[in-house]
Amino acid sequence: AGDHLHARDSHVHEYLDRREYPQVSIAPPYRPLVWGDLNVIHTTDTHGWLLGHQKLSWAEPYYSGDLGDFSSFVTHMKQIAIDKDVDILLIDSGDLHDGTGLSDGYPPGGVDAHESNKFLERLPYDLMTIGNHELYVYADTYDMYTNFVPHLAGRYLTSNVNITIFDSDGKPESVPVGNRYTKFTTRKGRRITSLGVIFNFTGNDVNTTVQTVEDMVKEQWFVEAIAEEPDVFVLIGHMPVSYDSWPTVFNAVRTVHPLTPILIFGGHTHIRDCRQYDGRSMALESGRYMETIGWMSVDLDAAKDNHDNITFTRRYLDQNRVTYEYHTQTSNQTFDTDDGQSITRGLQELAARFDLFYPYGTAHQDYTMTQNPYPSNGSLLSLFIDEAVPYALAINNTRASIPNIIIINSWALRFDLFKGSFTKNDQLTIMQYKDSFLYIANVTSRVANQVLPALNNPTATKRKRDEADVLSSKINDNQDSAWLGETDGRPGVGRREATSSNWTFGYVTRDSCPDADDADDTMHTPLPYYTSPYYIGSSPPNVTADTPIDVVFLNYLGKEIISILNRLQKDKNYTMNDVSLYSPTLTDEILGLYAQAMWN
Ligand SMILES: Nc1ccn([C@@H]2O[C@H](COP(=O)(O)O)[C@@H](O)[C@H]2O)c(=O)n1
Repeated sequence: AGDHLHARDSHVHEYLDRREYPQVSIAPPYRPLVWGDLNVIHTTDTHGWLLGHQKLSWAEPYYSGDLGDFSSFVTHMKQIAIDKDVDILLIDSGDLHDGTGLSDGYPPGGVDAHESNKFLERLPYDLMTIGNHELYVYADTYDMYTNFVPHLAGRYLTSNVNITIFDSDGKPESVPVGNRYTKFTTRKGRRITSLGVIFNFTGNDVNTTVQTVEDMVKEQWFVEAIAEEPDVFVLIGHMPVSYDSWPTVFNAVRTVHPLTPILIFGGHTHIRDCRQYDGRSMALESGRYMETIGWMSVDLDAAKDNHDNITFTRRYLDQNRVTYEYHTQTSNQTFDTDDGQSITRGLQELAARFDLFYPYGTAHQDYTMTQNPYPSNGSLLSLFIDEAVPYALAINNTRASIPNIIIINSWALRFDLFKGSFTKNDQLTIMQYKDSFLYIANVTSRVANQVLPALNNPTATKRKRDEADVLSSKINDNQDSAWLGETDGRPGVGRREATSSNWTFGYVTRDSCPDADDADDTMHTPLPYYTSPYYIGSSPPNVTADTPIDVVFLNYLGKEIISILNRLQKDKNYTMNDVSLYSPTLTDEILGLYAQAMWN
C-alpha cells in the first residue's frame, strides 16, 4: 500500500510537470479563427472528462488539455474579444455526469459529479442546459437543482425539464430545474433571448419530468418568451442538430420572427456537426468528452435592416494546449492563468482523493469501441462480453455452473481501453454506470438463443436502431472515407501508438454547413471506424435445445427482454416477478475484477 501511495503522489507531480510539454509532437491548427461581432465558445457532453485525455494512443494526445487549460484559454479569448471590441459567450449543452473517475469515482454515500461540477462552476459560462445524464438518477438532478444551478444565476436553462421537490411536510411540487428561458444584454449591448431544450428523452428517473418539444412550443410561457424581438436568439439544448426536434423550436421562433438571427448550440450524439435551417441561422454540435471545443462567429451588425443571408463561421477545435496557445498567441510561459493552474491542481488532487490512479493490472494491447470490428481480438465489446463479464459474474456465484447467455447494450460501454496500466479511472471511463445484472431462470436454450437476434431485429428495436443508425450514418458522413480503402483487408488494424510517422490521426469532419470539409481546426488523417450491433451477447452455451438455461441481462434492458421473451414463446407469460438479481457485482466493477485476475 505504501508503494502504491508513493506512486500515486509522484504521479500527481509528474503530471503537473509533464502536461505543459506534450510528450509527443502534435500538429497545431492551420489557420487563425475568424472572429465576428458575436462569438461563441461551445462545449457539450463533457461527461466528467475534466482532466482531458491522458493516454498516448492516437488520437488521444490531441485532446490532452484539461479544464484548467480551457479556463486559461477562455480568459485569454475574453481579453481578445475586449481588444477587438466584440462580444463573446461561453455555452454548454449538457451531460456533465457519467464518464470518468472524477465524476463517478466518488466514495460510498457521494453523489455523481458533485465534486467535479465544483470545477465547472469556476468557468464563466454564460448559458448552460441540462442533459439526459443529469436525469437518470433523481439524486443527481436534485444535486444540480440545489448546488449547481444557483451558480449560473438564472442562466441554467431547462425549458422542458422539471424536478419534483418535497417540502418539510412531504408535499410535492414540480418546478423547472433551472430557468425556462432568459433574456440578457451583452457587453456590447446586444439583446439576447435564450431557451434550453432537451430532446424527447423518456429514460428519466421518477420525480423528474421531460415535456416533449412539440408540447413545449405550445406553452403560454414559450409564446410570451419569444414574443418580443431580441437582436439575436441563442437557443441551446441537449438535442442533436441533425435528425431531431430543433426544427420544431426553430420554426416556432421563425413564424414570429422571420428575419431575426438564430444561433443554436446542440449536443447528445457526441459528434461534430453543423446545420443551417435557413440563411439567417446556424446550428452547431461540438462533439464529446472534452475532445472538441466548438467555435461559432457571426456578423450581426451586417445583418441589420436587410433580408440577406448572414455570414457565420464555425470551427471544431482539438482540445489541447497547442491549439489554445496558437489561438491566443501565447506560449507555455505566458499561457497559464492562476485560476487555470489552480483548477488543474484541484482536479489532480480530486483524482488522488478518489484514488483514480489505483492500478488493477496492465493491458498488453488496445481494445477499441469502433476502430476494430466486432467481434475481433481488438474489439472492446468482444473483450467485455466474451471474457470479462463471464469471468466477473462467476465469482462467488452459486448459479455459475448453470449454462447461461448474457446480453448487454453495447452503448453501456463508453470509451476505449488502452495498452498500459489499467487504473480505477480507466475502469470508470469505459463503464461508469452502476447497472446490475439480472436473470430469468429456466428458459430453454432454443428460446434463449433467439433473444439476441430478436432484440437486434429492426422491427423490435426500431427506436433504438433508428438512433444508432442516425448516429453511425452521421459518424460515417463525418469521417473521410479514405481510410476504408487504406485499411480494407486489414480487419485487425488497431489504434495507432504514438510515433513520429502517425501523429496526424484524429477527427476528419464533413458536416452539413457551407465548406463542409473545412471546419476542423487541425488537419488529420481519419482513424478506422466500424459500426457494431446495439445489443451484444456472450457465446451461447453448448447444450441441447431443450436444456433450461439462465438469460442474464443488464437491469437497463429488463422491460425489453421480457417483451421479447413473450413474443418468442407462448408457454409462459414472463413478468418482472420472474426476474432476480444474478450477481451483486455492478457493471462499473467488471473490468477491474477481470484485470486484477488476468493482467497481473
Ligand atoms: N444506466 C444506464 C444509462 C444509460 N445507458 C446507456 O447509455 C446511453 C445514453 O448515453 P448518451 O451519452 O448517448 O446519452 C443509453 O442509450 C444506454 O445505452 C446504460 O447502459 N445504463
